[in-house]
Formats: sequence, structure tokens, C-alpha cells
Amino acid sequence: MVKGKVHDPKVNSARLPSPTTSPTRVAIGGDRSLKSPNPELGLLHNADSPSGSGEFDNMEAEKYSEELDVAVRAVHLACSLCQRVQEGLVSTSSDHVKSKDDDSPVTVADWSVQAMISWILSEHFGSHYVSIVAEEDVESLSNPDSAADSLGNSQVLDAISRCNSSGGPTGRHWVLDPVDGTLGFVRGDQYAIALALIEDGKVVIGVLGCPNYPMRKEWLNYHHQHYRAMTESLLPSPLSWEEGCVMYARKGSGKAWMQPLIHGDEKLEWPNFAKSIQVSSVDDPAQATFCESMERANTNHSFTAGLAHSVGLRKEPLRVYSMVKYAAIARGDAEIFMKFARAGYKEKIWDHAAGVLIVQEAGGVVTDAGGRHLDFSKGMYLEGLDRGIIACCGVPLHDKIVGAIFASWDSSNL
Ligand SMILES: Nc1ncnc2c1ncn2[C@@H]1O[C@H](COP(=O)(O)O)[C@@H](OP(=O)(O)O)[C@H]1O
Ligand SMILES: [Mg+2]
Repeated sequence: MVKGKVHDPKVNSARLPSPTTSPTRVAIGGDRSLKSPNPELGLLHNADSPSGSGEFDNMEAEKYSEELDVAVRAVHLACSLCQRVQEGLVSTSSDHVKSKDDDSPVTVADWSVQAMISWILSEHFGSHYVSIVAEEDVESLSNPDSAADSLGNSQVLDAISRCNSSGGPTGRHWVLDPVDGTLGFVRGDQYAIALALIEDGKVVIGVLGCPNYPMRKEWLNYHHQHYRAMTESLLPSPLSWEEGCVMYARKGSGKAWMQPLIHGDEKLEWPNFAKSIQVSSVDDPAQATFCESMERANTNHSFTAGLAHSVGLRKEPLRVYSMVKYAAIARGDAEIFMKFARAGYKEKIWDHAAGVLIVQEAGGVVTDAGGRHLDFSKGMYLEGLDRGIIACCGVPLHDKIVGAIFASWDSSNL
């Protein structure tokens, strides 16, 4: 059994980069730094703030800056934790992977990340004020065959069980997928840590950690383990193959940001910067890359192949696990993401909230197959979702795909 690293001192003492070019950094380390108001919180909204903005813009830019700051730092920590667990998983047996009631896999990383992020949010904002909707429930941990013995202590179980909100149309709810794309995670491939804040039914901040995101978009096609070995042998300096990023956005800012993931001891010294990201400007289907779930069970590959053909997409689909697909759209590394789950499957808000906001703020469009915005106000499911999800870098491609769905749906066997 892999040991849980929720309170790993090395992870907790890491200093996280501020999302701006400011040289100032604040340690997330001990309880105090999480509990006390952070004097540097302005750093985040400085990054958001349009130049020459007036008082109103400053007020707008300050909105959610504290939440975003805490969330970005928490996701960085979660990424470090997952990287260590994944390294352990791929080098040992599948003993560390458990199955939930629906047979989907779950690992100690899922519970550890959920416990850690729940604990960070509660320490910072007060456990009575924090509502968290998250993928893992504490019942699966009570299973004698679960990883509970490696997590063990009651504080951790408390932190996990605090994530028992089911969201809804009013109030503030944090939404967490501790390890999205668990199959990718256990196979040593792509996965994501997704944290979003929903207020009165709208996603207002989104943070997506993608620990295995490659530095070259072509490498998204390769299994993570393979490209890592390949780049180590091909590239001159060890830093060249550094990978992984944390992306984030705040609703209405019209901007999305990306920080490189901090690695090992470099956590303490890593230059402090965040880079603005934008969707691709490609609107010619022949030039566009579309991505979709790796798993046939999660989306209908033959329906998307038909759509691709009818709108003139020429490239092979990019099949990637997890919300890394939203990350690829937001970074401009792919143009389209489509998902058509089998009839009866209800999409969960934690599988989309963070990614949708980041793509939208990076300039993209995300709707259901009927062209309507996704509704995050109905609890833990995307109730009312029309058939599937379409994320595009821009309106021209989006219109073409929604038009093609309209034209072909009735003749499909979906
Ligand atoms: N039958 C199904 N149809 C559609 N989506 C499914 C599904 N079963 C699981 N999923 C969701 O698809 C996510 C993985 O997406 P992808 O296929 O893009 O990698 C899973 O997230 P988790 O891995 O967090 O459980 C899960 O929520
Ligand atoms: Mg998920």
C-alpha cells in the first residue's frame, strides 16, 4: 500500500510561485500561513488587472483573488503529491489501485488530494463556511479493502467527509475532482487535479493542475512514460524536459494563466511567473485538432469520427485522459474537444467546471450539443445537458460542429 502523503513536510514546506512576475513569494507551509490573511494576495489580481484600469476595474479584479490564490497553491501541492504517488504506482503492483462500487479505479492519491484540499480550504476560510462537492466519498474508505489503513488518522477522514455538499443554485460551493482521469493516472499517463468555485450557480474560478502536461504539444500523443524517456535522451539539458502546469482563470477577467509546475527542490527557487494563455486562432477545420476521451466507454468514438468527417477535420483525433483536454484547448494546443457519453450517463460538475471556465476565459466557447451553456446550478450533475459537450477555440468551428450534430443526430444510433 502506498503511504498517504497528506502531511508530507517536504510538500507542505514548498513555496509556491505567485501567479505574477512579482519576485515576492509566500510559503503555504504551516498552519499559520494558511490561517492568516495573506498580505501578498494582491499579486493574483494584479495579474488579472487590465492595464490603466480604474477603481471599478480594481474592485472587479480583486473579487475572488483570495480564493484564487489559495486554490492555485492548493492545486500545486496536490500536483506534487500526485506525482510522487504516480511514480510509486507505475513502479509497483496494481495492489495500490482499488475499485469503487461502479468499478472505476481509485487510488490513495484521490483520497489524499481530497483530504489535503479540503483541509487547506477549511483552514483558510473556516470549515463552517466551506461547502465542497467532490468525487470521493468517505464510505468507500470505510471499505475494509480500501486505502484507509494508509491514510489512517481521523483528521484526514474528517477532511474527506467534509466534502459532502451536493452544490446547488445558491451560495458558494467548491467543486473538486482530486484525480480526474484516474485510468490515465494509474497507467502512468495524463491526469488532472481540478478545483473550481461556483457561486450562485456560476463557475467563478477554475484551477486545473496537469502534472504530466508535456512541453511540446505533439507529445500529448505519446504515453507519458514514453515521451519522458524519449526527451531525456534527445534534449540537451535536464530542464528541457520539465513538464506539468497549473492553469487558472477568474470569471469575467477575459484572461487565463498558466504556471509551470514546481519540481522537487526547485520548489523553493523557481522563478515566480505566470504566463497568459489563449486559445488557438485556427478556424479552418482542415488545420484543427480535435481531442476526445481515450476511453471508448466514456464517449462515442464513431459518432465523433462521423462529425469530424462531415465538418472537414482531417487530423487524427488526439485521445487524452482527463480534463487535460480542456487544458489543451485553453493553451492553444488543440482546437476542439467533444464528448458524447452513452445515453443515461449523467455528467458530473467536477469533471467540467474548472476546465470550462479556463477555456472560456482563454477565449474559447463551451456548450452542450444544442449550443446551450452548461448549467452548474443544479447540484452535482450537469442536469439538462443536451446530448454532449463541445468545447472549441472559437465560434466558427463551434458553429460548424453544432450544425453537423443537428444534421446527423437523427440518423445516428445514439
Ligand atoms: N460511462 C461514462 N461515460 C462518460 N464519462 C464517464 C463514464 N464513466 C466515467 N466517466 C467520467 O469520465 C472521466 C474521465 O474522462 P476521460 O475519459 O476524458 O479521461 C472520469 O473521471 P474520473 O477519472 O475522475 O473518474 C469519469 O467521471
Ligand atoms: Mg473526473
